Amino acid sequence: YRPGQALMLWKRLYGNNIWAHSSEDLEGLNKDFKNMLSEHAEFKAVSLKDIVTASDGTKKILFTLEDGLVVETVVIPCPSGRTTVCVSSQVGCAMNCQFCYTGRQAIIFIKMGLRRNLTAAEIVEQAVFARRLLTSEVGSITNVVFMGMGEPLQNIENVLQAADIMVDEQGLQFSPRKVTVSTSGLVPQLKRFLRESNCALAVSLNATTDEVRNWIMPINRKYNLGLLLGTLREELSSKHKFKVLFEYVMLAGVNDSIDDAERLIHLVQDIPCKINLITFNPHSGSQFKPTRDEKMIEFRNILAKAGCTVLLRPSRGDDQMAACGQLGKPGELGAPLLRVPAQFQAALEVSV
Ligand SMILES: C[S@@+](CC[C@H](N)C(=O)[O-])C[C@H]1O[C@@H](n2cnc3c(N)ncnc32)[C@H](O)[C@@H]1O
Ligand code: SF4
Repeated sequence: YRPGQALMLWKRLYGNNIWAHSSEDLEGLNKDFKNMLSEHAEFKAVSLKDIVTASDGTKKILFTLEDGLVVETVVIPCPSGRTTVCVSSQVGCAMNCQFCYTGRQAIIFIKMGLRRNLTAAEIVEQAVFARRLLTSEVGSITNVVFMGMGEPLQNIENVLQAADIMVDEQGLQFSPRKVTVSTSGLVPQLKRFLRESNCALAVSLNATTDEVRNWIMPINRKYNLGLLLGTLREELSSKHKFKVLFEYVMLAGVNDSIDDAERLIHLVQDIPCKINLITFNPHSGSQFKPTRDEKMIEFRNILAKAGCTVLLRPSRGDDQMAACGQLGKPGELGAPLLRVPAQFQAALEVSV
């Protein structure tokens, strides 16, 4: 097709807020181009199933995919004027992180094989749909984070393509610094991401020792802290523009001690980074408890005093299961809990 036609199509669909369900909706385009589109283009990658709004204004949007599976997207407005859309990259997640609702559902998907990766179109459509549907209500979408259901880097091909479309001048036109892909730490894919994408990277760290990380994020048994952080140290030094964002979900009695704060300072030394301390969002069947606010502030202060850029990120949308780690279909919990190391059994009140 000719580039002029593609641009015209883009302007019609996105510039004018047109929701095209088939090539018949595209009046004014030449016949050959319409025919080509009918053959090659996906017109409706996702369909709206439901929207629920939490008391803080966070919206969880449920989409049905063509094969009947459901994914969730979250739109988070902030009083500062920033509105973030959190997109899913997979149906379910195979990583089985112990504190994550999506991960707890994972065993069902592992048994059946991971349900599936989302296509680039299904990922981009979540952001387009959110923008089209919610801009009038929540202000324009300013940021995209790949922090919904799934491990984005396990679906790297489609995620790279989706992120490219989001930042392309003829795509969604987000600045690359406003599009963040978050990973639990798949090291080879992380290297590829840093080399091939100009978008920002977030790494879910969540522990300061291999023992704890092996337990709460089993991916650490394959790519441990030393390997993960060593890779970031090497790859971020010259090639990538933005600081990496470390996410650290605070779990009472598990990863929130003063020793953890001191180890964290040491671990991230020499890595250009920011740290987000995240309030744990509880969900049914979860064995963890959130760290108390005073303790989070104390932890934050230790990091800040050592010169780290650190932010406390309160929970958003949690009364509608729209918060981080709460996405997934209720009633499908099934992943087995991994063995709790002996020294944490009291903190979790686990009966031995
Ligand atoms: C749901 S994950 C999706 C992106 C990717 N799979 C990852 O782990 O980075 C996004 C973030 O949510 C965090 N998270 C998971 N479960 C959580 C929970 N119950 N409460 C708070 N944050 C949680 C993860 O640590 C991660 O930083
Ligand atoms: S935290 Fe991320 S990687 Fe871990 S189970 Fe949840 S979605 Fe998957």
